Amino acid sequence: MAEPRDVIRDARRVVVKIGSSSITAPRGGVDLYQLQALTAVVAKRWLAGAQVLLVSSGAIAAGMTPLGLTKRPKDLATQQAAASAGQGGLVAAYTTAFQLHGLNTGQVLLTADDLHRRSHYVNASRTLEKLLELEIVPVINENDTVATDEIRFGDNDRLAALVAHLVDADALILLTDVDALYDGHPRLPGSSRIPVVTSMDQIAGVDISATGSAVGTGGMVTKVAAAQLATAEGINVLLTSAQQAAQALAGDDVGTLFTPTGRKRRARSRWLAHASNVAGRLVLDNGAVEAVVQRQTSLLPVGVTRVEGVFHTGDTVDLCDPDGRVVARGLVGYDSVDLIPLVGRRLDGATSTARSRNATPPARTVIRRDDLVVF
Ligand SMILES: Nc1ncnc2c1ncn2[C@@H]1O[C@H](COP(=O)(O)OP(=O)(O)O)[C@@H](O)[C@H]1O
Ligand SMILES: N[C@@H](CCC(=O)OP(=O)(O)O)C(=O)O
Repeated sequence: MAEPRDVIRDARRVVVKIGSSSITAPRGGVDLYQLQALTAVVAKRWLAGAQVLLVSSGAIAAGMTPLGLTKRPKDLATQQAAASAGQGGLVAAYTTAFQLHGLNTGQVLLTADDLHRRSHYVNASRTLEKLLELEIVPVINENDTVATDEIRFGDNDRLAALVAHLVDADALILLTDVDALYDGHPRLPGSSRIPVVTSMDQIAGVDISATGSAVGTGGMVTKVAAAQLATAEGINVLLTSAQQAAQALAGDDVGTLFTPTGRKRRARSRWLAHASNVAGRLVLDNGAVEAVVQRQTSLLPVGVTRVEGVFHTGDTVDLCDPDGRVVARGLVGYDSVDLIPLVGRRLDGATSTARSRNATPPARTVIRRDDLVVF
């Protein structure tokens, strides 16, 4: 069996995420020295034949300088203005830095909607594949200037995990201002590095609540959540500091490695399980849970006991067992208003309790087996 870190060293397609705190100064502005150091590491891997996508934060922090701010703005409108003023300079710095290594850069700004909507997701995937084929380094960020509070990712850790799904990456590297996940707050004496995480249960008791730098968002909580998302789809995740990026990519024993907890699914199932927006819930009886989860059959109206939320044909809905636990997710074949009268009804039009003949038209499949993912 390969040594755990060999999977990082040998990965052919890698998503590297860099946090604001690692490439910008605490009082704002791009830290060109750090940015160039990171670029050199990424370029080296490209020139060795791998494909590396960069998810870079830092637009808001970079934009603090032209806006005359010394603290990260708290309100959305100023954050958007700062991102608008900072993103151009950030990508210009990457473009210049990658050119020193003979590589071109392509800016990709994504909104949450680009990953929630299937057609947008497929489009984003096509764009990234083309950039990689043309050997252009994608530099990805959230499109902060148009994202509202309700729909934004907010932190780029989740965005990076979803990009890793989108491009079916072999590895995700999360670079931050701390060299690893620690079993207590890293500044507390006695806290020590956790080298490998093989299941999220292993770190259930670890305190990750402390927030980090003045310009970053989310702290360790969003990084662990991103690691959970990526490892569930068979992707290895390495969390370490930007200073240790070279060692991390070389497979040295640095940082915290999160090993896969699940197997890679088909691209469409990955999207359905993690990136699609859930519009409602269907509560199933025990027989339907068994059919969907164990036998992975299509869901019929007869097994549905309750419809929750307002949704339309083609929307994503969660399927719950009688205790309310989510057991699967799927693309629903009905509008909620049309499904409600069919709850508990057999395909021939009879109810599950009494095979009465009535005027309701025969019910069709609620979710086709190909449109289902089981958790
Ligand atoms: N258990 C822990 N182990 C390591 N770091 C932790 C832990 N709990 C909280 N943190 C904090 O998480 C911070 C990194 O998050 P953040 O500032 O959002 O970085 P970034 O800008 O790179 O996304 C670290 O500076 C660290 O203080
Ligand atoms: N899209 C934002 C990133 C938000 C953010 O601060 O993320 P991070 O530094 O990764 O915690 C930006 O470019 O400023």
